[in-house]
Order: sequence, then structure tokens, then C-alpha cells
Amino acid sequence: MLNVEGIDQYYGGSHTLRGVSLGLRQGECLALLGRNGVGKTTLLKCLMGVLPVARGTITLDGEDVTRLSPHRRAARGMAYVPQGRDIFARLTVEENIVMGMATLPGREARRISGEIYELFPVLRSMLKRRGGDLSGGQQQQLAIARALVAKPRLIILDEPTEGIQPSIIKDIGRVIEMLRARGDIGILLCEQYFDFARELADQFVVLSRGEVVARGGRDEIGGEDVRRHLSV
Ligand SMILES: Nc1ncnc2c1ncn2[C@@H]1O[C@H](COP(=O)(O)OP(=O)(O)OP(=O)(O)O)[C@@H](O)[C@H]1O
Repeated sequence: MLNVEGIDQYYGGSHTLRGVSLGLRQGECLALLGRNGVGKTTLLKCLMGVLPVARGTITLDGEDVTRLSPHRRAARGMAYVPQGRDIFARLTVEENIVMGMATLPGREARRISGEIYELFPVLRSMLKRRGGDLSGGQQQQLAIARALVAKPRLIILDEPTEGIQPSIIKDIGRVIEMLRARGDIGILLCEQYFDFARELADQFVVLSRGEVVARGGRDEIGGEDVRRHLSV
């Protein structure tokens, strides 16, 4: 469903992404791994159109989206949960979720589907609370919920476990598992922690200094090999 071919990106004179290619099938979870500063967030921003690419192509279900604006990509079913979550702090939980439905047509756009509460039971009791009053873990769940109500074909998660307590990390892992089991959505999970991604992903791509240095399926990729690229 998602095909990325030979992406190059520069910040001024610094060559941040070097010929990055990857592919993700519907119903699959792909883990993009790499330590701090190797270019993971930059790649995700290029995929969403927040940053332009110097070379390469991005196709979604066969359509070339490389030059489309971020909102056009969102309308085609690409959803992005940024690092830091970007919750609207002064809006309620409910209002934050409804914001995620802005691209949906008509009345459908006003109703929060029951699936959201199945995935995130904690949000149901917090609908009237302000986004800014939630804990980091709850905000992360809200950010994922807000992305899912747009009914994406592809969801891109940028380090969803960063700065979050272990019990909530488990909840987020469970949500990713449930989405994967649905089989109708591609999941691109960007992570620094291999142990979290290992249980969830079908495919692994490891970035180092803007380049893919290892890739493979769950049975092909060796833990030691990946950890070598992740340790400082
Ligand atoms: N706006 C910017 N202008 C110039 N350089 C940048 C900019 N944003 C990031 N960089 C640099 O590009 C490189 C890749 O950064 P990026 O944020 O993509 O890495 P990352 O792998 O996502 O790391 P992190 O886990 O910290 O988010 C880093 O060296 C970073 O300092």
C-alpha cells in the first residue's frame, strides 16, 4: 500500500536522508528503528508532505503522492501521530477527537465510533476534561484516537512510547496489536526501543545516519544486529 523509493532530503547543506526505500502492505506493521537524530522524524515528515523531498517517490495504493500537500495526503487516508503528540491543550478530549474527523463528510463527522472506546476505555470517562490536563500517556492515546477517527488506510506513529510509563506503554502496544489484527490498515511505527517494536511488527527497517542499514521480516532480522545500530 505504501511504497517509498530512493528518498533524499537535505537541511541546507546537510544530507539528512540518503536513498531511503521501504514498502508496507495493508494489514502489516512496519517498524522504523534508529537511535536519536538518524532521520526518523524527518522521513515521517517527508511521507506526510510536511517537508519536501529532493529526490525519490512516495506512492500510496499506486498513486504518486510525492508532491501532494499534507492535507491532500490526509484526505487520501494517511494519518500522522507526531512525536510530542500535539494535543490541543485548551480543547476537551471530545473536541480533540472531533477535530480528527474534520476531513470526513457530513453527519458521520459528528459521531465518535464505539471502536474508539474499545481501543481506549480511559478516554470515555475523560471526554469533558481538557486535553492539557491529561497525563502524557493519556495524551498519547488521545492523539492516536484523533488520528483513527479519520478512518485512515495508513497510520504513522512517531515514537509513541517516548516518555510514557510502562503500564500505558502496554496499553499502546495492545492498541497497535488490535489495529494490526483488523487487517485493513497499514501501521508505520517509528521507535528507538526494539523490544517494544519486536512483538508488534512484521517488518523492520533500521536507519543510521539517514541510510537504511538493515531490514527484514520478524524471522530474518537478528536482535543483536538491530541492537548494535540502536545502542549509543
Ligand atoms: N529543522 C531542522 N533543520 C536542520 N537540521 C535538522 C532539523 N530537524 C532535524 N535536523 C537534524 O537532522 C537530523 C535528523 O533528525 P530527526 O529529527 O529526523 O532524527 P530522529 O531520528 O527522528 O531523532 P529523534 O529520535 O530525536 O526524533 C539530526 O541531525 C537533526 O539534528
